[in-house]
Amino acid sequence: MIRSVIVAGAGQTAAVAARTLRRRGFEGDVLLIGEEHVAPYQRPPLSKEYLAGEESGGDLCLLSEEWCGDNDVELRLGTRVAAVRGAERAVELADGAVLGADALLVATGGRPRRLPGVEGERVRYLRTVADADRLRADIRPGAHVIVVGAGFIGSEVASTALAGGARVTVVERADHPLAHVLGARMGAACAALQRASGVDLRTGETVREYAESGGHAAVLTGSGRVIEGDVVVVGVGMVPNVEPLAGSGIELDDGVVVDEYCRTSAPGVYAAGDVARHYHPLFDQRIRVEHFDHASGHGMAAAKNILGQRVPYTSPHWFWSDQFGRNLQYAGHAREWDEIVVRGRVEEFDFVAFYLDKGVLRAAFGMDRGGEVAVARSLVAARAVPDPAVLRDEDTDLTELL
Ligand SMILES: Cc1cc2nc3c(=O)[nH]c(=O)nc-3n(C[C@H](O)[C@H](O)[C@H](O)COP(=O)(O)OP(=O)(O)OC[C@H]3O[C@@H](n4cnc5c(N)ncnc54)[C@H](O)[C@@H]3O)c2cc1C
Repeated sequence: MIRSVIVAGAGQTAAVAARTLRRRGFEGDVLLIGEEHVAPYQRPPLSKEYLAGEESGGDLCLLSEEWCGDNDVELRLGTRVAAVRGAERAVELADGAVLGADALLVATGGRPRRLPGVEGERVRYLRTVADADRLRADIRPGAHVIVVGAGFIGSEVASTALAGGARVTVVERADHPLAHVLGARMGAACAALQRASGVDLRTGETVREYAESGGHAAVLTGSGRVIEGDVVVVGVGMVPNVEPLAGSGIELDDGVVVDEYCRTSAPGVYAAGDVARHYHPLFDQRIRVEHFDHASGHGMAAAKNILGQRVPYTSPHWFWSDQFGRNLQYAGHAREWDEIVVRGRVEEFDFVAFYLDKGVLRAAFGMDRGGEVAVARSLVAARAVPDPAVLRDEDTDLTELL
C-alpha cells in the first residue's frame, strides 16, 4: 500500500504526476522537490510567445502554489535532490537531509548541452524562465543574433528574434536543420523555410573558436569565416539530469532506463519525462524524447503505475514547433525508413510527409497540416500499412484509412 510519494524535480512531468495522483483519489503524502525557485511552469512558450513578450510569467504556470495548498501537495522549491537512494526509496537533499517514501518518481528533466569553448557575457542558453528573461532583453530591432544549432529550440529562437526585428545568423553543423529527426529531405524543407524567412543559415559549419570584445561576440567557424554579433544563443541539445542517480545502482543509459510502466531497475523508483529512456512497445525499443505531450502523458502514466494500476505507456508520440509563421507537427518515431510519401506542396511549406518502413507508417511530419498529422498519429498507433497512393492524393480523406 502506497502512503507517500516523493517526486524529484518540479517541472511539467512532476506537475502532471501530482495532479494525477490527487485526481485518482490518492490521499497519502505528495512532496515535489524542485531546484528552481518557481512553481512548475510550461517551457514551450520560452522560445515563442514568452520570449516575444506576448505572454507573462503567470501564463506559464502549470501547478500553482494555491492549487498545491488546496490539494495538500507539498512543493519544496529552491531545493536540490543531491542523491536518489534506490534501495531505501529515499532522496538525500543538498543540505544532507534524507527523506523516504513508499514510491519515488524521478522527473528531473534536462539541461542544455554546453558547447566547449563558447563561454562569456554574450552567450545564452535557453531552458528556464530566467534564461528567457535574459535573452528577451537581447532581442531588439537592429541587433544581430547568432544562433548555434538549428534544432527545434535554435530554430524557434531564430524565428522569434527575426520577428522581433533582429538580424539572425544560424550556424548548424549538419547539412540541414533537424536532419537527425526528419532526415535530409524534410530537413532541406526546413532550411528553405528559414532562408525564405530571412535567416542567414550556414549549414555544414561548426564553431571553431569564440571570442568577445567591446560587448560584441565573434564566432570563428570551421570553414574560417568570422561572424560578429551582439549575442550568441547555443541550442545544441539537452543532457538528462541523471547525476543524483550516480552510484544508486539504478540503470542509466543516456537517461534513466524505465520499462513501459515507468519503473526503473529499483523497485518502487519510477522515472518519467525528458530524463527517462523508456521502453516503447509500439516501436519495440528504448527511446528518450523531449516533448511537452510526452512529459504530460508519461507523468500521468507514472502516477497511475505508482498507484498500482498496470498501465503501459504506449503513446505514439507527438510534438509541435512554431517557427517562421508555420506550425510544424510530428507524430510517431522513425529513425529509419525506406520511403517518404509527400502529400501537398513542400515548396509552399504546406504539406505532410509520411515515413514508411517496409510499408508500415512509422511517423509523419507536416507544416500547417495539424489535422492530417493527428490522423497519422492514430495510424502509427495502429501500425497501419496505408496505400502510398491514398496518402499522396489530396482528394482522399485520410480518416478513411483509420
Ligand atoms: C525553450 C523550450 C521550448 C520548448 N518547446 C517545445 C515545443 O514547442 N513543443 C514540445 O513538444 N516541447 C517543447 N519543449 C520541451 C518540453 O518543454 C519538455 O519536454 C518538458 O518541459 C519536459 O518536462 P520535464 O518535467 O520532464 O522536465 P523539465 O521541464 O526540465 O523539469 C525538470 C525540473 O526538475 C528540476 N531538477 C533537475 N534536477 C533536479 C534536482 N537534482 N533536484 C531538484 N530539482 C531538479 C529542474 O530544475 C526542472 O525544474 C520545449 C522546451 C524548451 C526548454
